Amino acid sequence: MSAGRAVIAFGGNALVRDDAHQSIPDQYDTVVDTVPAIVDMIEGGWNVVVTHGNGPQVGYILRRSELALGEVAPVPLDYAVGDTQGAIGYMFSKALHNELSRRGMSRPVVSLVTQTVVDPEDPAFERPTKPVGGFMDEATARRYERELGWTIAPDGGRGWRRTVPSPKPREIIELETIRSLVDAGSLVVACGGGGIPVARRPDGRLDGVEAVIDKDRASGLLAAALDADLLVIPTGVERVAIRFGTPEQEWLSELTPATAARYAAEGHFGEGSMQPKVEAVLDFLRARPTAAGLITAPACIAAALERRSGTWIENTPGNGDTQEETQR
Ligand SMILES: Nc1ncnc2c1ncn2[C@@H]1O[C@H](COP(=O)(O)OP(=O)(O)O)[C@@H](O)[C@H]1O
Ligand SMILES: NC(=O)OP(=O)(O)O
Repeated sequence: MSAGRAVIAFGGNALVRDDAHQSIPDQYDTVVDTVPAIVDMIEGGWNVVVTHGNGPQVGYILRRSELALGEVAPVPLDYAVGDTQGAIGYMFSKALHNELSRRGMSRPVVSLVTQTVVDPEDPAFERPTKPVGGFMDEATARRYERELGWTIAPDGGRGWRRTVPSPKPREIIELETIRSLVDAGSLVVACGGGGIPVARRPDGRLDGVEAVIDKDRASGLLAAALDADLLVIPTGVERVAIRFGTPEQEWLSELTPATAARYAAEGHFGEGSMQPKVEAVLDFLRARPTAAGLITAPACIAAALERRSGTWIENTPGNGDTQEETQR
């Protein structure tokens, strides 16, 4: 597709290669490996806005805070989200600055602390579904549930994780600031971890809310509000599959929103992993029917933009080619 405005939403899990690479320098190395794909898009004429997840990182902060209890005061969850925006935003700011300089390009890069409005009555507060922190075996997860009062759940066949409430994002407080920075030519990193959850009081004041917003949903909201042409969701797989993880697994190259919605309703996409990505793209396309959504691995973005990789979801698959296509 021809270049336009794109929101690229990197997953928090994508920054943690595996349990042996949880450290901050290891996460930074992953960001360094990731940013060439962003700068390639900028060189290709795209006007890019970057967002990122924080699921593993916000869970690590909560755990550090728990372990230090009695010695230092605990970190409330909304502040932990703010901490991840700072640390991951710093990783992207530094890595993007260095990659732009390496290519002889110059552009202001800004990572913006972003607040996202949620409804304090959102039913999500009754049922914590957002996986945070690292992966555990079931016995360890059950022990933390018993001893520390954690809520826990299996996460996509990859083990068990702690869960926290994840209300729907309603409004991005810093939207107009993001828009003006982007219009002025800055490369903006925003809505980290979906944004720091806040509730609006009747008098308009904001209160922090202890939750973690799904960054895919927040990125879809941002992409629609910025009139983006493309929402890219880089993650751990090159393509979305139906019957994922079974011998009948089928990788998808292109599908319409109607087909994607049908597969979602049939339960093909992992709850808390692939399902929110597909739903975020569908929400975005409802607001921007002529736009497109792309789900792929960070290393495959360039090939995907040439239609050689990734899963595209759009109303006119293949930019006019109405064939739906799957690959085994
Ligand atoms: N139907 C599916 N097709 C492809 N991957 C799926 C599917 N269902 C679940 N997944 C899993 O979801 C993962 C992406 O979710 P997750 O790791 O939570 O995202 P993030 O990169 O945003 O942290 C993939 O790497 C894959 O393991
Ligand atoms: N906040 C959020 O959705 O983070 P992940 O992408 O890391 O799950």
